[in-house]
Amino acid sequence: MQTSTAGATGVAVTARVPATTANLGPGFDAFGLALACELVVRAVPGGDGPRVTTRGEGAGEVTEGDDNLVWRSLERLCVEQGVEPPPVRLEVVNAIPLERGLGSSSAAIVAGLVLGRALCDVRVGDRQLVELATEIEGHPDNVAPALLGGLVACARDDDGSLVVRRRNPAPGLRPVAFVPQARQATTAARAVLPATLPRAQVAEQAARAGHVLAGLLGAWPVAAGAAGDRLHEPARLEVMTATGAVLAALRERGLHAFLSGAGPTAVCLLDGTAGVELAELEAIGRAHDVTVRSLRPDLRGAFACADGGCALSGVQRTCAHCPRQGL
Ligand SMILES: Nc1ncnc2c1ncn2[C@@H]1O[C@H](COP(=O)(O)OP(=O)(O)O)[C@@H](O)[C@H]1O
Ligand SMILES: N[C@@H](CCOP(=O)(O)O)C(=O)O
Repeated sequence: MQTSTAGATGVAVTARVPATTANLGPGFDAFGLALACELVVRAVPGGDGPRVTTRGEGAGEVTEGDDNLVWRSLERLCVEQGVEPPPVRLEVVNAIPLERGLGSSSAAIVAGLVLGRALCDVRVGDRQLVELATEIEGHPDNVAPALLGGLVACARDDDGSLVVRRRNPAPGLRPVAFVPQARQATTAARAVLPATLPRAQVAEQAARAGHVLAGLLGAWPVAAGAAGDRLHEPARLEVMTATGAVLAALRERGLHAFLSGAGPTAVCLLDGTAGVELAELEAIGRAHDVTVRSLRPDLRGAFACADGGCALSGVQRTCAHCPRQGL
């Protein structure tokens, strides 16, 4: 087995990965948007102490050993590439709240993968990383925007391979998240989903998905009344009643609002046409006892830069440590 270069050269590498909001209404397991709220992981060569230390969200909660999700994902890339895992410790600073539907697990997975790619100096393109991250996470719609930034739509080709398309969302699109204290693990929120749907609902869902995706790309304004989901929200909101009330209030105001990922966070996307002020949204948040976070889309995606790498690395994506492949 080839030995990784990172520990040998003693270079620290820092990965930055955005949060995500997945589904975006009727795009279950298909659409996702990266959000400017980061998980930062610094891989430091050698040293004693725990494999992973975490500050911020998840501190004192996520594991510090080799079973930590960031480390497991890094190791998984090494196994796939036939290289030894690098002798590093991981220092995590996390701003993404766990189990709220804002992609904390996808960010952890993507951080491990981009760190592995940089530390082991292996040639793995983004397409392969999205496939691998999807295998670990179980669905592509949050790992793909976490890696690529922007607005991402994913589908399966007839041959089973992933088709991933990424664009910047319409200029001025502004996500506002309504984050409850209550948590909901994604695995549990997937367990309540219906196994089948009536044909009329499937047809409606497909029509709405097309409407919403084109709208978010700037082709036309999204009509809030034609942007709701028929596949996952009805079942999930039965167990997340507080989020259901937030969504109802936002939709009553004419906004495109949805369950973010598996919930329980609700997100609305402002496109400048609704004439709504943040103060009004904050009032809705206060009325329902949830924290309102006005966010921006992240357009950069994940990157991993070695200390002393070129000044542009991770910004222009010209650095050998963050190779990009056309998708
Ligand atoms: N920074 C992190 N480090 C290690 N594990 C993490 C981290 N972030 C998330 N996780 C793992 O992922 C789980 C949350 O994933 P999930 O239930 O899919 O919710 P989310 O919607 O936040 O992704 C956490 O309980 C934890 O096990
Ligand atoms: N399509 C998935 C998205 C889960 O995203 P997360 O951020 O909640 O992990 C689903 O709806 O289950």
